Amino acid sequence: PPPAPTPAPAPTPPPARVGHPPSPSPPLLVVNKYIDDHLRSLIKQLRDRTTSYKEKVIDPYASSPEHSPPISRCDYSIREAEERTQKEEEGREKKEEQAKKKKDGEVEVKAESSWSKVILTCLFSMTDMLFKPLEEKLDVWMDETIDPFTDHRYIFWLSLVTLVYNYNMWFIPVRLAFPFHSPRSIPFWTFFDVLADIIYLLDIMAFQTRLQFVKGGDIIKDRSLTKLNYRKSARLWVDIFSVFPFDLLYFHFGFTSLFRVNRMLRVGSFFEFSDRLESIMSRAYIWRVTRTIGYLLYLLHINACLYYVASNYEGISSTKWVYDGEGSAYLRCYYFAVRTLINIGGLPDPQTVFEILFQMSNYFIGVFVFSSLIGQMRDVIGAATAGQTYFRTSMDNTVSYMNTNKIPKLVQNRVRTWYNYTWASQGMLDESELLEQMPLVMRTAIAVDINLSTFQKIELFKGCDNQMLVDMLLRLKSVIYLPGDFVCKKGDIGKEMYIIKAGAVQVVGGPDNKTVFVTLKAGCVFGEISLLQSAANGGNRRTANVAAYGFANLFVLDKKDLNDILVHYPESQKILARKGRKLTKAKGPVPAGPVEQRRGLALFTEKPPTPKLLRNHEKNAG
Ligand SMILES: Nc1nc2c(ncn2[C@@H]2O[C@@H]3COP(=O)(O)O[C@H]3[C@H]2O)c(=O)[nH]1
Repeated sequence: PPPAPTPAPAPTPPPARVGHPPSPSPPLLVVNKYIDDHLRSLIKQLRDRTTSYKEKVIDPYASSPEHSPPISRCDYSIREAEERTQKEEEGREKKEEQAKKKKDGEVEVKAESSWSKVILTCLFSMTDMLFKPLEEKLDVWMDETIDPFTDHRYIFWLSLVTLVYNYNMWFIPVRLAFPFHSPRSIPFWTFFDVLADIIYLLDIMAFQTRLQFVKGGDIIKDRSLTKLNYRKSARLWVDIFSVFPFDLLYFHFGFTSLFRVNRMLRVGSFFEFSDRLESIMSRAYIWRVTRTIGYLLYLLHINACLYYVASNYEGISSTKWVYDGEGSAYLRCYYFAVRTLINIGGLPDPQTVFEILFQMSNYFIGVFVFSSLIGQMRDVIGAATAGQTYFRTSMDNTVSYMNTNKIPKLVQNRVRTWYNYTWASQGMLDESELLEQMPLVMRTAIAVDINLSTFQKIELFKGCDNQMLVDMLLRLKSVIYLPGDFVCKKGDIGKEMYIIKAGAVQVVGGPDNKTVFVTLKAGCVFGEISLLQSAANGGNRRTANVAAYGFANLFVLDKKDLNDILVHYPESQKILARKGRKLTKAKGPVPAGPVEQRRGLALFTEKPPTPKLLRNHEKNAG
């Protein structure tokens, strides 16, 4: 490039004064486009390098900046072409993103062109305008958006909507079939109908538009988006149709519940309520059984209505088969439905072809529907008692195995006792089986919630890293020992340590192990001495016998697991090693004779230190 003249220094803009708008910057002075571009790219490179070094200071493992080879002229044009393509690509991506946003409803609906959408937009803006005052009032006492899965207020509201749905489901057919509309009853029906419609409407306007939803893993909590999501969903149309006031036709055709049949379409709310209730109930099967019984009663209800309509069609009391007009019409018809649909029989035989056809279809429907409902009921009850069935099967199999192998009765009885106690105390045989299915974060949350506070109180772990305790919690196994069972025996190799979850154990010794040295209760640790000592000088041997006193529920921590954990916590490892040494010194092997009985963790306290003066004196004398 030709030698460029030295550029005159660009005039510096006067500093912007406080309270005054900054003056416009002077136009850029370009002396040589090539040099200018080159300088810019240099500045960019330097900036990138600074950012990368900054990152490296924060995170020492960040990758080092790569050094690019010197750029030749040819490379430069290649680089230019590459940059252009990259820019084009970025532009295309931006456009695609915008299109996606539009599609997702993040861009105003007015941008969409089709006629139906324009009409919809107008409709929605009109409703927005109409109901704005109401919405503003609702905003005062309602959250901006609702989490449909955990918000108990929403579940309570759903129960109200379900009640209304059931009112419609049960009363619309019965009012249609039986002569339940009289001048006296009509005002009551009207009152309840209007009340039901108000609840449906409130649900559409105040609740459905506020429901949070998940999109691409994100929980969308923005009110305008939750509203838009509901407006775009198929549910909106069902909901709107279900409150459409066909009732206005009463004025022309008279008062009949036929014009309210559309209210029965809101079955979605019922199933949503059912799902939410199941997820918050501790015994969900109770609801499932109730729901199945409800289906059964409803089918009988519909059949009773149909029987009355058939009797009315043929003429009340016109034959032996039809309803005879005596007593409560609904009760008599329901009784007929129960006897025919459940195939009990014993009713007058149908006479006419119509009656025979009606009765035959009743029997057929009865067989299919009832067998499937009974099957459903069996499944629900089977699922609720699956744990118990598993326990029974396991115990039966074990007993038959022991019988085949001629195991002594005493042992057999102990095994049975273990099964029964384990089932009674924890409602399952192996808790860990259940927890294993969950992701680690959930298991940690449960373990921390159940046991962390107990662990933090244990003297041995005081001063240890909290995260180490959490790691330990995740590796614990729960074991139950029967009364008198030896948990560990003196001289055995110690491969596990124990934390008492419930019950008690005793450190025993003397002739026949009858002397009790100490009783350890829930929250105490034992078996840690041999675990924390090295095998070099035989320190890994149990220093005492420990037996279960009553039923003892213990947490077991494996030596291997403990060592795996301690690798990551050197400080805690040092603390535990120090405590282990102290404990060995303090306890050592249990003496043969009885000693004064000390309780719980009192054993773990150190003896008072030798006064400093005496220690110095001993040192000097030595
Ligand atoms: N030796 C001894 N062990 C005790 C005493 N009290 C409780 N223990 C526990 O009994 C356990 C037996 O196995 P370990 O030696 O591994 O660890 C021992 C201690 O945790 C005691 O007074 N002396």
